Amino acid sequence: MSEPAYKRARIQPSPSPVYKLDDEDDSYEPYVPVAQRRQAKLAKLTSWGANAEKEKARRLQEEQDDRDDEEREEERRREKARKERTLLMEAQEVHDRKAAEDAKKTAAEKAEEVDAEILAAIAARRKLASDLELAKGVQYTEPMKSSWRPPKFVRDRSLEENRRIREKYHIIVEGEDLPPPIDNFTDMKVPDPLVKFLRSKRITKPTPIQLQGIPTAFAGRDMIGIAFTGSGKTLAFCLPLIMVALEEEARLPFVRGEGPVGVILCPSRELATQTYENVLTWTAALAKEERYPQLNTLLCIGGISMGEQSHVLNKGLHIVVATPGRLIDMLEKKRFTFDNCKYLCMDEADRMIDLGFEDDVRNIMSFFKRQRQTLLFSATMPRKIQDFAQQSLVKPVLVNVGRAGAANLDVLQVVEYVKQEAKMVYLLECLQKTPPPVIIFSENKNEVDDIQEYLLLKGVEAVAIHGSKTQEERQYAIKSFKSGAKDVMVASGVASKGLDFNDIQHVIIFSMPKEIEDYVHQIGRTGRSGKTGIATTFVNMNTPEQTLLDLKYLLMEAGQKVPPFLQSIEDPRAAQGGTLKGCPTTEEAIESLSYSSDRFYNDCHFLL
Ligand SMILES: Nc1ncnc2c1ncn2[C@@H]1O[C@H](COP(=O)(O)OP(=O)(O)OP(=O)(O)O)[C@@H](O)[C@H]1O
Repeated sequence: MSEPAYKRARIQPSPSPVYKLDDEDDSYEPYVPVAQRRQAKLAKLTSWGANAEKEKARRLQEEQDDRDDEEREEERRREKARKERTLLMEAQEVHDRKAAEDAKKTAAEKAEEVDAEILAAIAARRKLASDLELAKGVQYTEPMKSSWRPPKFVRDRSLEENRRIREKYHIIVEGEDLPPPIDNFTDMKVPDPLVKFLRSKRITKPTPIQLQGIPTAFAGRDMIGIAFTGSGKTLAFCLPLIMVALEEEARLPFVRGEGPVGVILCPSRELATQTYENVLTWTAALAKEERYPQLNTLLCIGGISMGEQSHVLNKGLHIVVATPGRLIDMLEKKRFTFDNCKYLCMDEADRMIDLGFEDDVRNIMSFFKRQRQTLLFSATMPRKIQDFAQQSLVKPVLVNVGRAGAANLDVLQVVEYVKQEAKMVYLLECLQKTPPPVIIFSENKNEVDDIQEYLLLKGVEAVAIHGSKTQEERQYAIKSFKSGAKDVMVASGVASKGLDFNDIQHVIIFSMPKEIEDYVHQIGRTGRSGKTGIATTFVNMNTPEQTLLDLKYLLMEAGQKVPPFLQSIEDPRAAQGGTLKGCPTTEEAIESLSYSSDRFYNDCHFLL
């Protein structure tokens, strides 16, 4: 390529000319007389001297200030350390004093203190009403209206006759205008196809919580239902909702975007799934007969895609079974509304009202647009929570079968002292006690995994379930255990609360839960619907003494064998000659045992 004829070159700007005005000429110096110049020089010299002096003084002052600051800072540090030490000492003193006082306190006093703390925490919050209702000061004073009437022969019964029936089934009721107990599903006016279906599942006679609870709920009353584990509470709160839904559907069929009529809240996804499956089978049994409509039920829990259930949301919705978090999410996203919702049931309600769930529950309440019938069910319900819940309901009826928190008498409870390091090996031995299925409980997720791993290594078909497992893993574990494909389920207490597995033979509590209520729930996975079962619990020196004491009283109350190491644990209050509140003497306890005590003793002979 040839060199271009014209080579581009950056044009350098020529320097700007500097123009000077005549009066800016550097060389110009005005004339100053010598005397004046000398004077000016002198003045300059003295001012330099003064400035230097000033500068020196300033520097010294600054250095002094720095030193002062450092000293002050050091003093502050020392003071802070002194204060911390004092506070620490005071805290230690307070702690020591409290520990000394606590040591003097009896178990009952401590329990009362805990109750008082819970109550204070609850009182600081508010009733279980929606914020809107609280803001507007709305207070409902009358129970919900219901079109249900007991049959005439039941209406004609005297109060004394009703009392005798309740007494026969060891049902305690509290409240105004108590609905009557009815000991037959047909007399309760349960639709025939459902009665037939229940019969096919060998549910022929209502259990005590059902024979008082169902008429109470059918009558539109708010209620608190307390009955031991495995005593059929699920049917007691689902059936009334199914009836309300049937009635509403008959009045005006539901179309897309309408509903639900009622919601059942559960504290865990597994429990919600189980309740949902029950509702599905019961509503399907009804819909088999032409004169009954298809009721639509939605399971609303975390960890599942709502897309899978869009077919339900695309129709009118009657019943929602939910865990609180996902329910709030769906309501906030307006996937459905509570505009026409008139029935709210909380299963394991004591846990729901428990401090962790209370805000969620009130948040859910705020989506209701009108009065609702509220039902709280559980096997355990601390008295103070009961009182609080009662204040929040409208003329509630309390239906109580057996002492709240009492163990199911169809469970043979065995408590064994097993050293921590010997537990795994002894577990294998324990598994030989009965045929499967067996549930093993541990309070600790890592321990649940360890136990499962150990059992798998030993060739035992075991699945595991705990809160850190994914929803799929949890569902797989439950499904394969329920179907009988797996013999053993290792579970954390929280994940398996309220689950109803068929014919569990043996519950092994590998690590005793701190709260006795949790123990009651765990052993309650066996001995369900009138069958008997065994619960073996490992305790050792890691088990808190208070827990052991609670366990001792629970065993005494249930008329079970108290092992010598538990017998030797003294209740400080008993030592002072008092009786422990809430823990009756063996005679009192046996006297107040629920209806199945005789059957328990007969059935348990083979185990003893
Ligand atoms: N009237 C009845 N007669 C016989 N069996 C019944 C009756 N009602 C319910 N059942 C059965 O009893 C079992 C336990 O019922 P359910 O799960 O409702 O107990 P629960 O009281 O809710 O227990 P938990 O407190 O442990 O949740 C279920 O398998 C259920 O089918």
